[in-house]
Amino acid sequence: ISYYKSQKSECVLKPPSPWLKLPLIGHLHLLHGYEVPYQAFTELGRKYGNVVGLQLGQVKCVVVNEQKNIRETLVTRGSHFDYRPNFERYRRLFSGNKENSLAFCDWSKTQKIRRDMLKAYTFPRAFTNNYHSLDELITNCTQEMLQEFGENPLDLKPIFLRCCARIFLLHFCSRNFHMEADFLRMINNFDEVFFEVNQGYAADFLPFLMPLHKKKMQKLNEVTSEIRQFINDRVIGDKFQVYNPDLEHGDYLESLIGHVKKESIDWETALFALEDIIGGHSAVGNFLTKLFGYLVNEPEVQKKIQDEIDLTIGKERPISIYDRNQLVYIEATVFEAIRMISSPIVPRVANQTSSIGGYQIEKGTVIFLNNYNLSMSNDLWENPEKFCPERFVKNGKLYKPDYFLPFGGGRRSCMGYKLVQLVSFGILGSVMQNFDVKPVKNERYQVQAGSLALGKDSFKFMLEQRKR
Ligand code: HEM
Repeated sequence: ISYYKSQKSECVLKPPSPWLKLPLIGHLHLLHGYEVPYQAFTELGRKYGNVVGLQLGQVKCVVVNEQKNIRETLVTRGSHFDYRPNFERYRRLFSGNKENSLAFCDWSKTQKIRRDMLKAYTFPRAFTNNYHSLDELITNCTQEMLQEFGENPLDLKPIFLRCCARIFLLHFCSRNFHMEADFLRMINNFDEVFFEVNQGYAADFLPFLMPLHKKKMQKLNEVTSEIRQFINDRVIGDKFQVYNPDLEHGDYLESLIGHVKKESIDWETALFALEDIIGGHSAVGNFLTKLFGYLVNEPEVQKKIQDEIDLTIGKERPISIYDRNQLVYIEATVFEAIRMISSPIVPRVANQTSSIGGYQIEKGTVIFLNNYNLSMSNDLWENPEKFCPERFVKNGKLYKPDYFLPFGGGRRSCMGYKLVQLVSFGILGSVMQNFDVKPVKNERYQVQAGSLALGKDSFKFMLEQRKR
């Protein structure tokens, strides 16, 4: 394993290790055998230091550990590391061009326009029209969702996905769906894509293995075509034709159409930008299902959430996102589930030769940022394996330590983090206000960390109505 020292110092090379005799796969085998793949990065950091160079198949990579180095990569030198890996899989998912994707594209003028355009909708400020309407539709969709809860064990994942999809389609496109067959199919299709992009494949580093995934890629092709058809027919409809440039943009879809008409982006780019954001509902739905997978084993946490709600809001009126300041423990529970899941930061790529922690990083190197360690290290958290929302509360206020970076940072940071917080708050708060979450007999609630995505068959829960 080689270490790259900064330009000033000489290159320091460690003695070659036996695995260097495996030229084809390089160090890929080092990442196997861990419950969470990123645990391998922690182990490498422990053995070789905080910036470790690896050859993964055909790809030159660097693993970055520790907050100081991760911040340097994301923020201080963020403009040197704002590209994303160019994996065959990403290209195939986005019509042969990964630049169509909001999350997997390299930094560009178009990406800046796309991000700027999104801000008003993904980071709505309190007391603006966008925030008011989001508040209303989170409350309404969530209350309608609660009507579906009955006496029998419930598979919450499809219910959460549907609730989130309704919220996203109403918020971004002003389109209201309920139980229409093509809407339900769209949700499943997005969930399949979400699962896929959250997997790591050896074929990403060894492209000659891609033929092994031929069937899966064909299926994904069908799935993404169906999504496109739904978006064109049922979401956009005649909105492009009837768009009036003299009126203020109502929703994100209108804003995209406005940009296409002004020719600041093309129509294909706009369509992908729309699909990527609507697809964000899968992230929130999967996340909430995992959160409940923790909560079901934590009756004391449930009780604390309910006590906080009973004391401040009561049981008569529904919870609103304007209540967040008073319901700090709900926010802390959302943070705690995000911490425990520890999903990875999307890898970055160096767009120029630069350095991290004093080590030289060559242009084109793929950078893995080990935020798993930031979320789960014994040095940073007391009893990190325990689900304990209290760690995010200080003096009665929500407290977020600097080393908690689940949404990355800098110019490529997550565009959806506010929505994750707002929608999760609304759904978790409303369920807890009205129900206790209990385990189903013989169901095992083992939440897999290291990824937000859950398989199709997830957990069933009992929802017991709270007494009024
Ligand atoms: C719990 C749920 C989520 C988590 C943990 C999460 C986390 C992340 C992380 C770590 C990144 C990479 C940041 C970086 O490179 O610095 C990212 C990027 C991104 N996220 Fe999220 N995310 C979540 C949900 C969402 C949702 C709901 C949306 C959409 C509404 C969204 C939209 C995006 C976009 C567009 C990017 C790419 C930004 C860019 O590359 O410029 N995310 N997310």
